[in-house]
Amino acid sequence: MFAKPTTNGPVTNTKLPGYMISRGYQRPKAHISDREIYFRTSLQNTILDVLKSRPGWQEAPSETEWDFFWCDREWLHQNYDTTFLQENQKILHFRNYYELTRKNLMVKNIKRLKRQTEREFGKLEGQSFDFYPTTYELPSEYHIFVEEFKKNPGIIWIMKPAAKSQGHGIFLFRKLKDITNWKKGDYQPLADQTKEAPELYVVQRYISNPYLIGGRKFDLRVYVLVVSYNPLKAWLYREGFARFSNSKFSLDSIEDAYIHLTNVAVQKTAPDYDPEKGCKWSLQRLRNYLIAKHGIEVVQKTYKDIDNIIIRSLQSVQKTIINDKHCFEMYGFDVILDSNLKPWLIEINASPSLTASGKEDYILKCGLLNDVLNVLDLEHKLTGNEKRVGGWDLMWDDGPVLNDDQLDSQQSILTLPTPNTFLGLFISSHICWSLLEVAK
Ligand SMILES: Nc1ncnc2c1ncn2[C@@H]1O[C@H](COP(=O)(O)OP(=O)(O)OP(=O)(O)O)[C@@H](O)[C@H]1O
Repeated sequence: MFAKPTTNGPVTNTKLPGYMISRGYQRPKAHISDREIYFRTSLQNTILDVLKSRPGWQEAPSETEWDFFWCDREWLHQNYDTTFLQENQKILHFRNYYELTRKNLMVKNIKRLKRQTEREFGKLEGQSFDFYPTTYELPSEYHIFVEEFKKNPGIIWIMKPAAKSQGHGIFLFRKLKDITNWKKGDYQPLADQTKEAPELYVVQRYISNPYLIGGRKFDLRVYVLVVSYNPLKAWLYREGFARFSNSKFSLDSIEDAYIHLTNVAVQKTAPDYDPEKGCKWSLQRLRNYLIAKHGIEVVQKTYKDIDNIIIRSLQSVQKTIINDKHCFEMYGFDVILDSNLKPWLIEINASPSLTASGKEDYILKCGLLNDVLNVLDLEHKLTGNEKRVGGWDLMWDDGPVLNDDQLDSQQSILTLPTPNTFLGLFISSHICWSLLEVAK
């Protein structure tokens, strides 16, 4: 077990600016595996429970003396650039994590990689990026949006603030005049003439034919762990959940958030929300339901497409994200299935909610977080060659990852694949394997 550290006396003067504190901190001489691991977190939910109950881990004795920090984004913005991280320190978030998680930047990055792929590999290859609904940034792309709007009369659009969450500021509309108020608010100079930048929004084609279960719309929350962007190394979690809306789907009342927005933060405020029943299904339950209804091949294709969404999205920021060996990211991908079972990427969250909405949710999140810590391996228990750690499957390690069973059966077609066939092969075998696991 871990012995108590022999400290050289960390600097604890919290009045000093962050960078001075960090530079003043002397790492205890004892090797990390010879002593307890010091954690820090600003969150009070499941992550704190998991960290507190992890054998050999204890709360950091000071703000600067930590090995593992589940930090919030505000801390990152204020301190990262002036903090010198020690060899063994691990911290949540890459410096410019928002490249993938701000709605406008996510779309910009994906569009850019699509264009580049089309140039290098042709239009057909570019189609593998057609997984997000048509999106424009406002106000900058307002005029292009208006052209697109006029070409598609009668369709429904959804307006979303680029950097907000939990459904704040979101609304649906059919007519341009419905966004006049928003436009006015953002374009007209304030009375006192201060030049505050208008709030950025994205306007997105609304998926008006969602796949329904029991008449209700849902979206999927899929967890992905990135431990390096260069080379790209990503893990996919086997469990996650589907979040249902509380009210039956209808396009008659597009102003009703309880019908159209599936975020738990919105749904739990519904007057008839039942906290006991909640509004979630596990991904496993959903997979079983879909397989029973549509057969394994159809569902396999859907899951193959979800894998494609994840890999393409990560690749779209691979050269943009500032890679740092101290950083990791646990993303929550939000995906909606349409009535043809085609998955659409709605959003990627860098801080997916870790607050449990019930007992099952608590178990899922504690398992998920413990498995994150197992992958990060501050205790040095892994060999580094693992393809599965707890519920995490290694899905990309500077290229697609196949497990040993898949390699045996696929070896012959693995000879010099093109980027597309290689990705396709990886995705189908990965999904087949996940489905077989479910069927067990
Ligand atoms: N293009 C779309 N088509 C259909 N439904 C959508 C679309 N975009 C968003 N939604 C619905 O609105 C909800 C909220 O959207 P989104 O996740 O983009 O916003 P958010 O406020 O950032 O949410 P979160 O709290 O999950 O970060 C989604 O869960 C989904 O149900």
